[in-house]
Amino acid sequence: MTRPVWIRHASQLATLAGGSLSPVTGEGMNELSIIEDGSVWLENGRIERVGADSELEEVYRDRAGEAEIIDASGRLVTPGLIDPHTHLVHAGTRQNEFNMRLNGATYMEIMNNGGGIHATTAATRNASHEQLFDQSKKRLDLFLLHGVTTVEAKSGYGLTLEDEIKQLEVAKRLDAEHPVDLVSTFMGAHAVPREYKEHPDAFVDLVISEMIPEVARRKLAEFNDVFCERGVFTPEQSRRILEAGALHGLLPKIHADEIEPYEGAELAAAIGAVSADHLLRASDRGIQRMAEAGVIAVLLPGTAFFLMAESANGRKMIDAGVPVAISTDCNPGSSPTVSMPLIMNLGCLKMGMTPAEVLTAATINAAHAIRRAHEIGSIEAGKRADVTIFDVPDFMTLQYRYGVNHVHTVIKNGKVVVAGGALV
Ligand SMILES: N=CN[C@@H](CCC(=O)O)C(=O)O
Ligand SMILES: [Zn+2]
Repeated sequence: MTRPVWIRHASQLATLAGGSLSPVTGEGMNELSIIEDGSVWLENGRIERVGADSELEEVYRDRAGEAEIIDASGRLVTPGLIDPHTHLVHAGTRQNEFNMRLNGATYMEIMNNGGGIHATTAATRNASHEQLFDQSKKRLDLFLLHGVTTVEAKSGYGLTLEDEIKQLEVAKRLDAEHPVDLVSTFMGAHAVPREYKEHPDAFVDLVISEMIPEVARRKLAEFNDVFCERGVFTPEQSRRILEAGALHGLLPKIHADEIEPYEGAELAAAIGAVSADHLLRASDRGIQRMAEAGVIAVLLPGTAFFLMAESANGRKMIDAGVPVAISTDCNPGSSPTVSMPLIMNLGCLKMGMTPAEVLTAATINAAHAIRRAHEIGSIEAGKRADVTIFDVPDFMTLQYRYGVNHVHTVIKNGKVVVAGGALV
Protein backbone atom coordinates (compact mmCIF):
# COMPACT_ATOMS: atom_id res chain seq x y z
CA MET A 1 0.00 0.00 0.00
CA THR A 2 1.51 3.38 -0.95
CA ARG A 3 1.52 6.07 1.69
CA PRO A 4 -0.72 9.08 1.23
CA VAL A 5 1.05 12.04 -0.37
CA TRP A 6 0.47 15.55 0.97
CA ILE A 7 1.61 18.37 -1.31
CA ARG A 8 1.84 21.56 0.72
CA HIS A 9 2.37 25.29 0.24
CA ALA A 10 2.30 25.40 -3.57
CA SER A 11 2.91 28.99 -4.55
CA GLN A 12 0.31 28.35 -7.26
CA LEU A 13 -1.90 25.28 -7.35
CA ALA A 14 -3.53 25.43 -10.79
CA THR A 15 -6.44 23.05 -10.33
CA LEU A 16 -8.19 23.56 -13.69
CA ALA A 17 -11.35 22.67 -11.77
CA GLY A 18 -14.78 22.98 -13.32
CA GLY A 19 -14.14 21.78 -16.87
CA SER A 20 -14.78 18.07 -16.58
CA LEU A 21 -18.24 17.92 -18.12
CA SER A 22 -17.49 19.52 -21.46
CA PRO A 23 -14.39 20.88 -23.21
CA VAL A 24 -13.40 24.36 -22.17
CA THR A 25 -13.90 27.13 -24.75
CA GLY A 26 -13.33 30.85 -25.27
CA GLU A 27 -12.55 32.97 -22.23
CA GLY A 28 -12.97 29.86 -20.07
CA MET A 29 -9.57 28.68 -21.32
CA ASN A 30 -7.97 31.50 -19.29
CA GLU A 31 -9.57 30.29 -16.05
CA LEU A 32 -7.12 28.05 -14.19
CA SER A 33 -8.88 28.05 -10.78
CA ILE A 34 -5.66 28.81 -8.96
CA ILE A 35 -5.23 28.36 -5.21
CA GLU A 36 -2.33 30.22 -3.63
CA ASP A 37 -0.47 28.47 -0.80
CA GLY A 38 -2.28 25.42 -2.11
CA SER A 39 -2.41 21.95 -0.68
CA VAL A 40 -3.52 18.53 -2.01
CA TRP A 41 -3.98 15.22 -0.19
CA LEU A 42 -3.59 12.10 -2.37
CA GLU A 43 -4.59 8.69 -1.14
CA ASN A 44 -5.25 5.28 -2.69
CA GLY A 45 -4.36 6.61 -6.11
CA ARG A 46 -7.00 9.35 -5.93
CA ILE A 47 -7.13 13.03 -5.11
CA GLU A 48 -8.88 13.20 -1.77
CA ARG A 49 -8.92 16.87 -0.93
CA VAL A 50 -7.75 20.14 -2.50
CA GLY A 51 -7.66 23.59 -0.95
CA ALA A 52 -5.69 26.26 0.85
CA ASP A 53 -2.95 24.83 3.05
CA SER A 54 -4.59 26.25 6.16
CA GLU A 55 -7.79 24.33 5.33
CA LEU A 56 -6.03 20.99 4.79
CA GLU A 57 -3.96 21.57 7.90
CA GLU A 58 -7.19 21.53 9.89
CA VAL A 59 -8.33 18.27 8.34
CA TYR A 60 -5.10 16.27 8.15
CA ARG A 61 -3.01 17.57 11.04
CA ASP A 62 -3.41 14.32 12.94
CA ARG A 63 -2.50 12.18 9.96
CA ALA A 64 0.56 14.16 8.85
CA GLY A 65 2.87 11.47 10.19
CA GLU A 66 1.44 8.86 7.83
CA ALA A 67 1.99 10.90 4.70
CA GLU A 68 4.89 11.57 2.39
CA ILE A 69 4.97 15.35 2.57
CA ILE A 70 6.13 17.34 -0.44
CA ASP A 71 6.93 20.97 0.22
CA ALA A 72 5.97 22.82 -2.98
CA SER A 73 6.93 26.28 -1.70
CA GLY A 74 7.94 28.50 -4.60
CA ARG A 75 6.63 25.95 -7.09
CA LEU A 76 3.74 25.57 -9.52
CA VAL A 77 1.52 22.50 -9.14
CA THR A 78 -0.64 21.39 -12.06
CA PRO A 79 -2.58 18.33 -13.17
CA GLY A 80 -0.30 15.72 -14.78
CA LEU A 81 0.14 16.85 -18.38
CA ILE A 82 -1.72 14.88 -21.05
CA ASP A 83 -0.50 14.31 -24.59
CA PRO A 84 -3.54 13.54 -26.75
CA HIS A 85 -1.78 12.78 -30.07
CA THR A 86 1.37 10.70 -30.47
CA HIS A 87 2.86 8.08 -32.75
CA LEU A 88 4.79 6.76 -29.77
CA VAL A 89 5.18 3.15 -30.88
CA HIS A 90 7.54 3.03 -33.85
CA ALA A 91 10.98 1.81 -34.79
CA GLY A 92 13.93 3.79 -36.11
CA THR A 93 14.68 7.43 -36.73
CA ARG A 94 14.71 9.72 -39.80
CA GLN A 95 17.41 12.31 -39.23
CA ASN A 96 18.50 11.75 -42.86
CA GLU A 97 15.12 13.15 -43.99
CA PHE A 98 15.52 16.13 -41.69
CA ASN A 99 18.76 16.88 -43.47
CA MET A 100 17.03 16.44 -46.86
CA ARG A 101 14.33 18.89 -45.82
CA LEU A 102 16.94 21.39 -44.66
CA ASN A 103 18.35 21.10 -48.16
CA GLY A 104 15.02 21.91 -49.80
CA ALA A 105 13.08 18.65 -50.15
CA THR A 106 9.49 18.72 -48.91
CA TYR A 107 7.83 16.32 -46.47
CA MET A 108 5.41 15.03 -49.13
CA GLU A 109 8.14 14.63 -51.79
CA ILE A 110 10.11 12.46 -49.41
CA MET A 111 7.02 10.37 -48.63
CA ASN A 112 6.05 10.01 -52.29
CA ASN A 113 9.55 8.74 -53.03
CA GLY A 114 9.19 5.90 -50.55
CA GLY A 115 10.57 7.66 -47.48
CA GLY A 116 8.59 9.35 -44.72
CA ILE A 117 5.87 7.17 -43.22
CA HIS A 118 6.94 4.36 -45.61
CA ALA A 119 10.45 4.35 -44.15
CA THR A 120 9.15 4.06 -40.60
CA THR A 121 6.65 1.41 -41.73
CA ALA A 122 9.51 -0.71 -43.08
CA ALA A 123 11.49 -0.30 -39.85
CA THR A 124 8.45 -1.05 -37.69
CA ARG A 125 7.51 -4.14 -39.71
CA ASN A 126 11.07 -5.42 -39.29
CA ALA A 127 11.17 -4.83 -35.54
CA SER A 128 10.17 -7.54 -33.08
CA HIS A 129 7.62 -6.85 -30.36
CA GLU A 130 10.50 -6.68 -27.90
CA GLN A 131 12.50 -4.19 -29.98
CA LEU A 132 9.45 -1.97 -30.48
CA PHE A 133 8.69 -2.15 -26.79
CA ASP A 134 12.22 -1.17 -25.76
CA GLN A 135 12.44 1.78 -28.15
CA SER A 136 8.99 3.07 -27.22
CA LYS A 137 9.57 2.64 -23.49
CA LYS A 138 12.60 4.93 -23.68
CA ARG A 139 10.43 7.63 -25.22
CA LEU A 140 7.77 7.07 -22.59
CA ASP A 141 10.32 7.55 -19.81
CA LEU A 142 11.18 10.90 -21.39
CA PHE A 143 7.51 11.88 -21.55
CA LEU A 144 7.27 11.21 -17.83
CA LEU A 145 10.37 13.29 -17.14
CA HIS A 146 8.63 16.12 -19.02
CA GLY A 147 5.63 15.98 -16.73
CA VAL A 148 3.28 13.84 -18.83
CA THR A 149 1.17 11.20 -17.09
CA THR A 150 -1.15 10.08 -19.93
CA VAL A 151 -0.32 9.63 -23.60
CA GLU A 152 -2.50 8.77 -26.57
CA ALA A 153 -0.65 6.41 -28.94
CA LYS A 154 -1.54 5.62 -32.53
CA SER A 155 -0.74 2.63 -34.67
CA GLY A 156 -0.17 3.34 -38.35
CA TYR A 157 3.36 2.15 -39.08
CA GLY A 158 2.33 -1.45 -39.69
CA LEU A 159 -0.25 -1.04 -42.46
CA THR A 160 -0.94 -4.78 -42.43
CA LEU A 161 -3.34 -6.31 -39.94
CA GLU A 162 -0.56 -8.25 -38.26
CA ASP A 163 1.81 -5.30 -37.95
CA GLU A 164 -0.88 -2.89 -36.80
CA ILE A 165 -1.80 -5.38 -34.09
CA LYS A 166 1.86 -5.68 -33.13
CA GLN A 167 2.03 -1.93 -32.52
CA LEU A 168 -1.23 -1.87 -30.57
CA GLU A 169 -0.12 -4.80 -28.43
CA VAL A 170 3.12 -3.00 -27.59
CA ALA A 171 1.03 0.02 -26.53
CA LYS A 172 -1.16 -2.22 -24.40
CA ARG A 173 1.88 -3.73 -22.69
CA LEU A 174 3.41 -0.30 -22.09
CA ASP A 175 0.14 0.80 -20.52
CA ALA A 176 0.28 -2.19 -18.19
CA GLU A 177 3.98 -2.01 -17.30
CA HIS A 178 4.86 1.69 -17.38
CA PRO A 179 3.61 4.35 -14.94
CA VAL A 180 2.33 6.52 -17.81
CA ASP A 181 -1.18 5.56 -18.95
CA LEU A 182 -1.70 4.93 -22.66
CA VAL A 183 -4.86 5.41 -24.68
CA SER A 184 -4.78 3.63 -28.03
CA THR A 185 -5.89 4.76 -31.46
CA PHE A 186 -6.01 2.55 -34.53
CA MET A 187 -4.55 4.36 -37.54
CA GLY A 188 -4.35 1.73 -40.26
CA ALA A 189 -5.17 4.55 -42.67
CA HIS A 190 -1.95 6.47 -41.99
CA ALA A 191 -0.63 5.95 -45.53
CA VAL A 192 -1.40 3.83 -48.56
CA PRO A 193 1.34 1.19 -48.31
CA ARG A 194 3.68 0.83 -51.27
CA GLU A 195 2.20 -2.54 -52.23
CA TYR A 196 -1.22 -0.86 -52.75
CA LYS A 197 0.13 2.19 -54.57
CA GLU A 198 -1.82 1.41 -57.73
CA HIS A 199 -4.98 0.30 -55.87
CA PRO A 200 -5.59 2.69 -52.97
CA ASP A 201 -9.29 1.82 -52.75
CA ALA A 202 -8.43 -1.83 -52.24
CA PHE A 203 -6.39 -0.79 -49.22
CA VAL A 204 -9.30 1.30 -47.91
CA ASP A 205 -11.51 -1.79 -48.29
CA LEU A 206 -8.95 -3.86 -46.36
CA VAL A 207 -8.88 -1.33 -43.52
CA ILE A 208 -12.68 -1.32 -43.39
CA SER A 209 -13.46 -4.99 -43.83
CA GLU A 210 -10.56 -6.67 -42.02
CA MET A 211 -8.48 -4.36 -39.85
CA ILE A 212 -11.18 -2.33 -38.08
CA PRO A 213 -13.36 -5.33 -37.13
CA GLU A 214 -10.37 -7.28 -35.80
CA VAL A 215 -8.89 -4.38 -33.82
CA ALA A 216 -12.32 -3.71 -32.32
CA ARG A 217 -12.94 -7.39 -31.58
CA ARG A 218 -9.65 -7.58 -29.68
CA LYS A 219 -10.42 -4.28 -27.90
CA LEU A 220 -7.02 -2.93 -28.87
CA ALA A 221 -8.10 0.66 -29.53
CA GLU A 222 -10.71 3.22 -28.52
CA PHE A 223 -10.25 5.64 -31.40
CA ASN A 224 -9.88 5.43 -35.17
CA ASP A 225 -7.78 7.99 -37.04
CA VAL A 226 -7.02 8.71 -40.70
CA PHE A 227 -4.51 10.93 -42.52
CA CYS A 228 -6.87 12.96 -44.71
CA GLU A 229 -4.49 14.77 -47.05
CA ARG A 230 -4.12 15.27 -50.81
CA GLY A 231 -2.06 12.31 -52.05
CA VAL A 232 -2.87 10.18 -48.98
CA PHE A 233 -6.58 9.58 -48.20
CA THR A 234 -9.32 11.70 -49.78
CA PRO A 235 -12.12 13.19 -47.68
CA GLU A 236 -14.46 10.56 -49.16
CA GLN A 237 -12.15 7.66 -48.28
CA SER A 238 -11.58 9.19 -44.85
CA ARG A 239 -15.30 9.44 -44.24
CA ARG A 240 -15.82 5.77 -45.17
CA ILE A 241 -13.02 4.67 -42.84
CA LEU A 242 -14.19 6.78 -39.92
CA GLU A 243 -17.83 5.75 -40.32
CA ALA A 244 -16.82 2.09 -40.49
CA GLY A 245 -14.82 2.50 -37.29
CA ALA A 246 -17.75 4.18 -35.54
CA LEU A 247 -19.95 1.19 -36.38
CA HIS A 248 -17.45 -0.93 -34.46
CA GLY A 249 -17.35 1.47 -31.52
CA LEU A 250 -14.09 3.22 -32.47
CA LEU A 251 -14.48 6.97 -31.99
CA PRO A 252 -13.35 9.10 -34.93
CA LYS A 253 -10.31 11.36 -35.00
CA ILE A 254 -8.74 12.87 -38.08
CA HIS A 255 -5.39 14.27 -39.26
CA ALA A 256 -6.88 17.23 -41.08
CA ASP A 257 -5.64 20.10 -43.28
CA GLU A 258 -2.01 19.61 -42.31
CA ILE A 259 -0.17 20.32 -45.57
CA GLU A 260 -2.95 21.67 -47.79
CA PRO A 261 -6.50 22.87 -47.22
CA TYR A 262 -8.58 19.75 -47.95
CA GLU A 263 -11.89 20.26 -46.09
CA GLY A 264 -10.73 18.02 -43.26
CA ALA A 265 -12.11 20.34 -40.58
CA GLU A 266 -15.47 20.38 -42.37
CA LEU A 267 -15.47 16.57 -42.53
CA ALA A 268 -14.63 16.32 -38.82
CA ALA A 269 -17.63 18.49 -38.00
CA ALA A 270 -19.93 16.65 -40.39
CA ILE A 271 -19.22 13.23 -38.88
CA GLY A 272 -18.97 14.46 -35.27
CA ALA A 273 -15.32 13.53 -34.78
CA VAL A 274 -14.00 13.74 -31.23
CA SER A 275 -11.08 15.78 -32.52
CA ALA A 276 -9.53 17.16 -35.69
CA ASP A 277 -5.76 17.38 -35.41
CA HIS A 278 -3.11 19.58 -37.13
CA LEU A 279 -5.40 22.13 -38.92
CA LEU A 280 -2.50 24.29 -40.15
CA ARG A 281 -4.46 25.04 -43.30
CA ALA A 282 -8.03 24.72 -42.02
CA SER A 283 -10.52 27.05 -43.71
CA ASP A 284 -12.52 29.67 -41.80
CA ARG A 285 -15.67 27.76 -42.67
CA GLY A 286 -14.13 24.54 -41.30
CA ILE A 287 -13.20 26.30 -38.05
CA GLN A 288 -16.72 27.67 -37.75
CA ARG A 289 -18.24 24.24 -38.29
CA MET A 290 -15.93 22.69 -35.72
CA ALA A 291 -17.04 25.30 -33.18
CA GLU A 292 -20.70 24.56 -33.92
CA ALA A 293 -20.19 20.79 -33.69
CA GLY A 294 -17.95 20.95 -30.60
CA VAL A 295 -15.06 19.16 -32.30
CA ILE A 296 -11.84 19.60 -30.34
CA ALA A 297 -8.89 21.05 -32.27
CA VAL A 298 -5.75 19.17 -31.25
CA LEU A 299 -3.00 21.57 -32.33
CA LEU A 300 0.56 20.39 -32.88
CA PRO A 301 2.83 23.44 -33.01
CA GLY A 302 5.97 21.30 -32.83
CA THR A 303 5.08 19.80 -36.20
CA ALA A 304 4.69 23.17 -37.88
CA PHE A 305 7.96 24.28 -36.25
CA PHE A 306 9.85 21.18 -37.37
CA LEU A 307 8.35 21.24 -40.88
CA MET A 308 9.18 24.96 -41.07
CA ALA A 309 5.54 25.72 -41.90
CA GLU A 310 3.16 28.34 -40.61
CA SER A 311 1.46 27.17 -37.41
CA ALA A 312 -2.24 26.55 -37.00
CA ASN A 313 -4.07 29.68 -35.94
CA GLY A 314 -4.84 28.72 -32.36
CA ARG A 315 -5.85 32.28 -31.51
CA LYS A 316 -8.46 32.37 -34.23
CA MET A 317 -9.84 28.97 -33.23
CA ILE A 318 -10.21 29.88 -29.56
CA ASP A 319 -11.84 33.19 -30.49
CA ALA A 320 -14.25 31.29 -32.75
CA GLY A 321 -15.28 29.07 -29.84
CA VAL A 322 -13.41 25.90 -30.79
CA PRO A 323 -12.13 23.93 -27.78
CA VAL A 324 -8.36 23.68 -28.24
CA ALA A 325 -5.96 21.02 -26.96
CA ILE A 326 -2.25 20.75 -27.76
CA SER A 327 0.12 17.85 -28.26
CA THR A 328 3.65 16.87 -29.29
CA ASP A 329 2.56 14.69 -32.26
CA CYS A 330 5.69 12.72 -31.23
CA ASN A 331 6.75 10.84 -34.36
CA PRO A 332 10.02 10.20 -36.19
CA GLY A 333 9.28 12.37 -39.25
CA SER A 334 7.45 15.59 -38.53
CA SER A 335 7.92 16.05 -34.77
CA PRO A 336 10.49 13.91 -32.98
CA THR A 337 10.00 15.58 -29.62
CA VAL A 338 8.68 14.31 -26.30
CA SER A 339 8.42 17.71 -24.65
CA MET A 340 4.95 18.97 -23.80
CA PRO A 341 6.55 21.94 -21.98
CA LEU A 342 8.21 23.00 -25.26
CA ILE A 343 4.90 22.49 -27.08
CA MET A 344 3.21 24.81 -24.59
CA ASN A 345 5.96 27.38 -25.23
CA LEU A 346 5.31 27.10 -28.97
CA GLY A 347 1.58 27.43 -28.37
CA CYS A 348 2.29 30.87 -26.92
CA LEU A 349 5.04 31.92 -29.29
CA LYS A 350 3.70 30.56 -32.59
CA MET A 351 -0.08 30.25 -32.16
CA GLY A 352 -0.92 33.39 -30.18
CA MET A 353 -2.20 31.50 -27.14
CA THR A 354 -1.85 32.84 -23.59
CA PRO A 355 0.09 30.99 -20.86
CA ALA A 356 -3.22 30.09 -19.23
CA GLU A 357 -4.74 28.83 -22.47
CA VAL A 358 -1.83 26.51 -23.24
CA LEU A 359 -2.08 24.99 -19.76
CA THR A 360 -5.81 24.38 -20.26
CA ALA A 361 -5.00 22.89 -23.67
CA ALA A 362 -2.40 20.51 -22.19
CA THR A 363 -4.56 19.32 -19.29
CA ILE A 364 -8.36 19.37 -19.16
CA ASN A 365 -8.95 19.90 -22.89
CA ALA A 366 -6.35 17.25 -23.72
CA ALA A 367 -8.27 14.93 -21.39
CA HIS A 368 -11.47 15.65 -23.31
CA ALA A 369 -9.69 14.91 -26.60
CA ILE A 370 -9.12 11.34 -25.38
CA ARG A 371 -12.44 11.08 -23.53
CA ARG A 372 -10.84 10.88 -20.10
CA ALA A 373 -11.97 14.19 -18.55
CA HIS A 374 -14.03 12.37 -15.92
CA GLU A 375 -10.78 10.82 -14.61
CA ILE A 376 -7.88 13.17 -15.31
CA GLY A 377 -6.98 16.69 -16.49
CA SER A 378 -7.76 18.62 -13.30
CA ILE A 379 -6.94 18.51 -9.60
CA GLU A 380 -10.32 17.78 -8.08
CA ALA A 381 -11.42 15.40 -5.36
CA GLY A 382 -12.19 11.96 -6.76
CA LYS A 383 -9.97 12.21 -9.80
CA ARG A 384 -6.88 10.12 -10.38
CA ALA A 385 -3.90 11.36 -8.39
CA ASP A 386 -1.80 12.54 -11.37
CA VAL A 387 0.09 15.72 -10.52
CA THR A 388 3.11 17.57 -11.93
CA ILE A 389 5.19 20.05 -9.95
CA PHE A 390 7.30 22.61 -11.80
CA ASP A 391 10.23 24.47 -10.32
CA VAL A 392 8.80 27.86 -11.26
CA PRO A 393 6.65 30.05 -9.04
CA ASP A 394 3.72 30.57 -11.40
CA PHE A 395 2.14 29.52 -14.68
CA MET A 396 3.39 32.59 -16.57
CA THR A 397 7.02 31.90 -15.72
CA LEU A 398 6.57 28.38 -17.09
CA GLN A 399 6.10 29.92 -20.54
CA TYR A 400 8.44 32.87 -20.07
CA ARG A 401 11.50 30.76 -19.27
CA TYR A 402 10.96 28.78 -22.46
CA GLY A 403 12.81 25.78 -23.82
CA VAL A 404 13.71 24.42 -20.38
CA ASN A 405 12.29 21.36 -18.66
CA HIS A 406 11.17 22.80 -15.32
CA VAL A 407 9.57 19.55 -14.13
CA HIS A 408 10.64 18.80 -10.58
CA THR A 409 8.23 16.13 -9.33
CA VAL A 410 5.67 13.89 -10.99
CA ILE A 411 3.08 11.88 -9.11
CA LYS A 412 1.24 9.17 -11.01
CA ASN A 413 -1.68 7.33 -9.44
CA GLY A 414 -0.65 8.76 -6.08
CA LYS A 415 2.93 7.55 -6.30
CA VAL A 416 6.00 9.77 -6.73
CA VAL A 417 7.60 8.64 -9.99
CA VAL A 418 9.85 11.64 -10.74
CA ALA A 419 11.67 13.48 -7.94
CA GLY A 420 14.21 16.26 -8.30
CA GLY A 421 13.79 15.98 -12.07
CA ALA A 422 14.88 12.31 -12.20
CA LEU A 423 13.00 9.02 -12.51
CA VAL A 424 12.50 7.38 -9.13
N1 LIG B 1 0.87 13.52 -40.86
C1 LIG B 1 0.80 12.36 -40.65
N2 LIG B 1 1.32 11.66 -39.63
C2 LIG B 1 2.29 12.14 -38.72
C3 LIG B 1 3.69 12.09 -39.28
C4 LIG B 1 4.13 10.69 -39.47
C5 LIG B 1 5.53 10.55 -39.98
O1 LIG B 1 6.06 11.42 -40.68
O2 LIG B 1 6.08 9.49 -39.68
C6 LIG B 1 1.91 13.50 -38.22
O3 LIG B 1 0.86 13.58 -37.57
O4 LIG B 1 2.61 14.50 -38.43
ZN1 LIG C 1 0.01 12.62 -36.04
